[in-house]
Amino acid sequence: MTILDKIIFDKHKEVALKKQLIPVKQLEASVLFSRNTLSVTQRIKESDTGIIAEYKRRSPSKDTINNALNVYDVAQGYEQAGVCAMSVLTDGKYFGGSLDDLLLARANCQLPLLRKDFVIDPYQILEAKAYGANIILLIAAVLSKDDITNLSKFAKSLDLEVLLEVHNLDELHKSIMPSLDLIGVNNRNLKTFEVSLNTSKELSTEIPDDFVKISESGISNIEAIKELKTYGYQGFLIGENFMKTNDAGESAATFIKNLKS
Ligand SMILES: O=C(O)c1ccccc1NCC(=O)[C@H](O)[C@H](O)COP(=O)(O)O
Repeated sequence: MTILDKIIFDKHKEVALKKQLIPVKQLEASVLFSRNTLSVTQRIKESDTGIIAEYKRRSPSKDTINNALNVYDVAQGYEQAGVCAMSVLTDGKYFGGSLDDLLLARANCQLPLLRKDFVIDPYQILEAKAYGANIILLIAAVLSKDDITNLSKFAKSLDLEVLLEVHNLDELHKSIMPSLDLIGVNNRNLKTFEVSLNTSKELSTEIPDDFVKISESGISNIEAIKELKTYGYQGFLIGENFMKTNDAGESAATFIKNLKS
């Protein structure tokens, strides 16, 4: 069993339990459910840097990255730094995150927010909306084509954008459909944790131009971004590089300043 298999096994149990604890009607009645949406696609298209900065306490590949930074300071810091969007990991068991992190980020910044989790059920998309997200992640490695179709259409019906994540050509080919907004290539193999920016480079020509291209994971310097831009990438998801510092917002600000200069 890979770590990804374990995460998905646990996620099914978690979602079943949560459905019993918080009914759909309660999610739909939340104040944030009817708010206006913010578009990550638009922000990235208008931006010359395209940074999506992540709040990530720990991960299966790195264990603890940083438990000392609170999410509202980081949200404000990222916004001041000029990132396009913020990604908030909401998985508890493997990443130390929660939906409350999403809620606190929503309360403390005007950035579009990505609910970063392992979405396998429409219920999690309702949660994403109720807790302040503007965009959800679907991971092709753990979903069938029918799952991707149904979950992405459901997200769009709630005015949420969809970032589809792939790691190889098979995942990409089975997933391309009009109900997606952005396609992210994860440079980290989620089964082995091996990281290589070549994954983004190799898949770049296979992603149709209708989608905004995002390169995810393992990005730690501006040279990598400058190179990935030449492969057509407009967005860059960065977590650990900012979160491992004492001040993630300041780290993102310096990074963006250097990228612009
Ligand atoms: O980061 C992990 O170890 C991981 C393990 C299993 C599934 C997902 C995982 N990460 C999620 C991500 O995609 C990253 O948090 C995100 O792309 C940022 O990556 P990085 O900049 O390398 O922190």
